[in-house]
Amino acid sequence: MILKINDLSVRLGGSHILQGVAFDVAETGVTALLGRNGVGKTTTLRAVLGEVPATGEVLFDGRPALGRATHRLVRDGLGYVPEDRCVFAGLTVAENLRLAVRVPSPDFDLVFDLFPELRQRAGQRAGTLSGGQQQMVAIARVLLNPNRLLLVDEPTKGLAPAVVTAVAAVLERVATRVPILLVEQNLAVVRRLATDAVVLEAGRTAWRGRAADLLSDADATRSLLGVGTTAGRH
Ligand SMILES: Nc1ncnc2c1ncn2[C@@H]1O[C@H](COP(=O)(O)OP(=O)(O)OP(=O)(O)O)[C@@H](O)[C@H]1O
Repeated sequence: MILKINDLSVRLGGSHILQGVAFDVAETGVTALLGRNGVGKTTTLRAVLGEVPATGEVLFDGRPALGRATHRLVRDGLGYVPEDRCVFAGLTVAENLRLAVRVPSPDFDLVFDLFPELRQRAGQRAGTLSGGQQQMVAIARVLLNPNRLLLVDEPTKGLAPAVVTAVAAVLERVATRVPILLVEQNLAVVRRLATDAVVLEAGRTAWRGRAADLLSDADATRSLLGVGTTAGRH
C-alpha cells in the first residue's frame, strides 16, 4: 500500500469534519474517493498533505506523514492537483510549467507527449486558456517531477463532456505510471478509471472495496452517493 489512513480526524472552525476516516490506497491503479457534497473528501486530501491539523495515522510510502511539512511530503513524491487548479493566470503556460520544476531533470518529454497542445500554447497566458486546458496545465505541472502518489481533486468538474473524456484519457495513461487517489463526482469517469473505491459519509468511511462492486450495486450507489447507477453509464 502506498498510503494507509487510520482513524483520521480533523476539526475545523468548531466542526468535527473527519471523524475516524480509514482506508488504504494500492501501489497501482486509481482509488476513487467518493461521497456526497461536503462529506470531507477534499479535507481528507488536505489532511494527508499536512494542510489542515489532523490526528490519527497516515502512512505514506511506509512512513508517518502527519506532522511532516507539506513541502517535505511533496519532495518525497506526494503530488497534488487541487480542485481550483491554481494556475498563475498572468504567466504563460511555459512559465507555469517552469515554476513547478523541483528536480534537475524534469520530465518535459512525458508532459508534451501527454499534452501536445501545451507545447503549441507555451507562450499563451494561462488565464486565457479554457478550463480544460488549465486542468491540463495543473496536471502537467505535477508530472514534471517524480511522484510516488498523486492526489487529484475533481479534475473534471465544470468541464464540457468532450473535455471530461480527454482529461479521463490522460489520467488513465498517468495511472499506468503512478497510483492516483482521485476525488471525482462523475461516475462515468470513476467507472472508466477506478480499480478501488472509498465512500465517505458524514466524516467517516462508509464503504470501501472494488469500484466495480460499488458501481454495480444500485442500492449502495443510491444510498451512499445519491445517484442511480444508470447515471454512471453515460
Ligand atoms: N477551513 C474550514 N473551516 C470550517 N469548515 C470547513 C473548512 N474547510 C471545510 N470545511 C467544511 O468541512 C466539510 C467538508 O468539506 P470538504 O470540502 O472536505 O467536502 P467535500 O466532500 O470535498 O465536498 P465537495 O464535494 O462539495 O467538494 C464541509 O461542511 C465544509 O464546509
